Amino acid sequence: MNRDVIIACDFNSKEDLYAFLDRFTEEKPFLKIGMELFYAEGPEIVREIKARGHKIFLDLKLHDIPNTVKKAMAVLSRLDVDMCNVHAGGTIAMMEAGLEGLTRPDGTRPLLIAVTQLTSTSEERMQNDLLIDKPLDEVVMHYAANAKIAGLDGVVCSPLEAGKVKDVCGKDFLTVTPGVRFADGDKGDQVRITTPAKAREIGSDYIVVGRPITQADDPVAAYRRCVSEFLGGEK
Ligand SMILES: O=C(O)c1cc(=O)[nH]c(=O)n1[C@@H]1O[C@H](COP(=O)(O)O)[C@@H](O)[C@H]1O
Repeated sequence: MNRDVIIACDFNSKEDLYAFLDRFTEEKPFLKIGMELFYAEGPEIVREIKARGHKIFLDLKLHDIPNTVKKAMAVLSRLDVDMCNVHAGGTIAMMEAGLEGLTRPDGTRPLLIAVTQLTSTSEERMQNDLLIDKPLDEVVMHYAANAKIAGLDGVVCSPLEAGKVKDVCGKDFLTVTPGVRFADGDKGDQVRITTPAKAREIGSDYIVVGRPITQADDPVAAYRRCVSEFLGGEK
């Protein structure tokens, strides 16, 4: 298992993306391509970034009927990405269908993980808006257990929940955790957050960090700060 920092490349054009990436002359960070960039530039952007030698988490958070998710995943499996995701809220059957679609004829596939509850969701909003009348932690653990039953490799959750997910699903079940902020940073729309150092302590495998790096005056320095807090001497 390789712990790492994944940069969320939430840009709306490839010009902005490349202006950002060109600053990294020494490192080849693991990158997350999400809806904004994918919808703006299409699958070609994934091929281009892969050709530059980056690992890619393609974050499209599929959530639909099982057949549609399966077919969409089959198309995404043609892209050489390292990780993809679905919403666990789509049910075990949907996650199983996604996994089936993602698996290539030769048996290989990217990692598949499931979003539990978004890190921007508070317990209060989950209970009042979504009418899920349970403690948020319990919902995250239940969704993680469902993802494991469906055969997925792990979940997206808050770093605050990573240790408990490991207790429930086993230490090899991946925890990919956005909702990361420096101690002196701005929370933005995130709710269930902690620092890279604390994420390391709790046991996240991957932290996903966007604005604290992409909006920093010196993004490379911010990335290095994340890496050093999260990985210590590991990288
Ligand atoms: O699946 C995700 O990546 C994701 C799940 C989640 O629960 N919360 C969450 O913030 N994300 C993504 O992680 C990134 C976090 O970005 P920042 O808040 O800018 O650090 C964004 O690209 C989100 O789309």
